[in-house]
Amino acid sequence: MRLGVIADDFTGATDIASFLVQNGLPTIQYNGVPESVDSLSARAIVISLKSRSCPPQQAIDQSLAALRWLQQQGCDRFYFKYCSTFDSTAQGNIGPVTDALLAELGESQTVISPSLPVNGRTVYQGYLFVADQLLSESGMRHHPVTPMTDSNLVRLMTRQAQGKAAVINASQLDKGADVVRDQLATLKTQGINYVVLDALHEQHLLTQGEALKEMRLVTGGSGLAIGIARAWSTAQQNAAEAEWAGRPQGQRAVVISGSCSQMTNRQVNTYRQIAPSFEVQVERCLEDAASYADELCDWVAANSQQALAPLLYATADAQQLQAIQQQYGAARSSEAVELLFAAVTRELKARGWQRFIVAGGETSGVVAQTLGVTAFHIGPTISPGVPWVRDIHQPLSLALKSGNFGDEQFFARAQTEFSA
Ligand SMILES: Nc1ncnc2c1ncn2[C@@H]1O[C@H](COP(=O)(O)OP(=O)(O)OP(=O)(O)O)[C@@H](O)[C@H]1O
Ligand SMILES: O=C(O)[C@@H](O)C(=O)CO
Repeated sequence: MRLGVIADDFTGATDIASFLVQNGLPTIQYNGVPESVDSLSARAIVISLKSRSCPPQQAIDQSLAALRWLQQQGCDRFYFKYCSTFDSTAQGNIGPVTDALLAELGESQTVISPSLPVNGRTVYQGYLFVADQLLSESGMRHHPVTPMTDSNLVRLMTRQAQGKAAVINASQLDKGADVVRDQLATLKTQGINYVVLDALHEQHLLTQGEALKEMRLVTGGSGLAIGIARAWSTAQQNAAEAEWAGRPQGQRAVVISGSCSQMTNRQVNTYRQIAPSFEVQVERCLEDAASYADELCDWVAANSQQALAPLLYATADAQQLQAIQQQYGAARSSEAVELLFAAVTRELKARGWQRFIVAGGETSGVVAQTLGVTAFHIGPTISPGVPWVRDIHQPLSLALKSGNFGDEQFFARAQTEFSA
């Protein structure tokens, strides 16, 4: 069996790839649907898309293209990876993409499993929690693009998809994989298309993996990948070997932060105390992006002689972000920031920068796309779900962090604990 993963953003893709490798499945990741093939020995192939917040039809088209390519590579089981905080709107894209993938595979049922307990995401009675808060009471309610104001996964899913949803709860999961399999079969006869799975801890994910070994399409965050990989792999020793190819290399490093999540705000504040930092002004991104990007690169060059790499950040807290969005518009300001970071990345690469530490899923997508990174090895894990990765074709290493991932020291640890 070969697993094909379709991930709706870049950091989400490295997140799941990291868990697959750590749990024994050699994995290769591609940025977008590739034209060439070099994945022959991998047991899992991850394709990262940028389909989380684009128009639903675009997300469907991209996801189906990825599915068909993965089928051509011999994949026979599929995993639609979205955010552990279910980032989406009433229009999608989780629902429409899930429906399209099910239809293409000729299947009528899948699971919804965003839980990732190691990072504080759990599902109980079908409600998604972030640490000790309901999703809708967590910082995710202020997300710049996909604010999450409901926590009930049955409601969230049925609002954006065509079919029916139900829950298999934690007490059923406690009874083991056979009971879960039976429940799935019963729910199928009742016409239930999306089965929300509770998971409070890793054992629940292992039970899910065992129960879902044969399911053609599963959907979820990266936690379920722990269960699937363990259920599939026969030996753990592959993990250390697989990580070696992705260890960091390269001479010059920069930290780029475009995430406004609570955790990234904390990480930026911590790092600013110990390393050179520069706050990106949205107004300048809108006014004169090209000359502003040159200025920022000059600043990075002038501040690269220290032990820790310089930080460029657009990261703002909820209040600042609201003010910026009111002044310039949400879409306009976030696009301006992304274009600025693309210009900075292009210029730094030209000037010889080879190590990029990036915060934010969209921001990571922009940086990786600008660098022309299309395929890479998954390296050692910096924090759960965040590995160093190394381009297969160019001497470039990246650490791509989802908004809410990592601890407060993440930016420094990525450098000090993994010397190039
Ligand atoms: N100061 C700012 N003003 C307006 N928009 C901003 C600002 N800083 C960042 N942004 C935009 O907010 C968006 C943040 O999305 P991104 O995916 O990078 O981070 P995230 O949502 O926290 O991460 P993840 O998707 O991994 O959870 C980007 O489009 C970015 O350009
Ligand atoms: O699942 C998560 O939380 C992350 O992999 C992610 O997708 C954030 O962009």
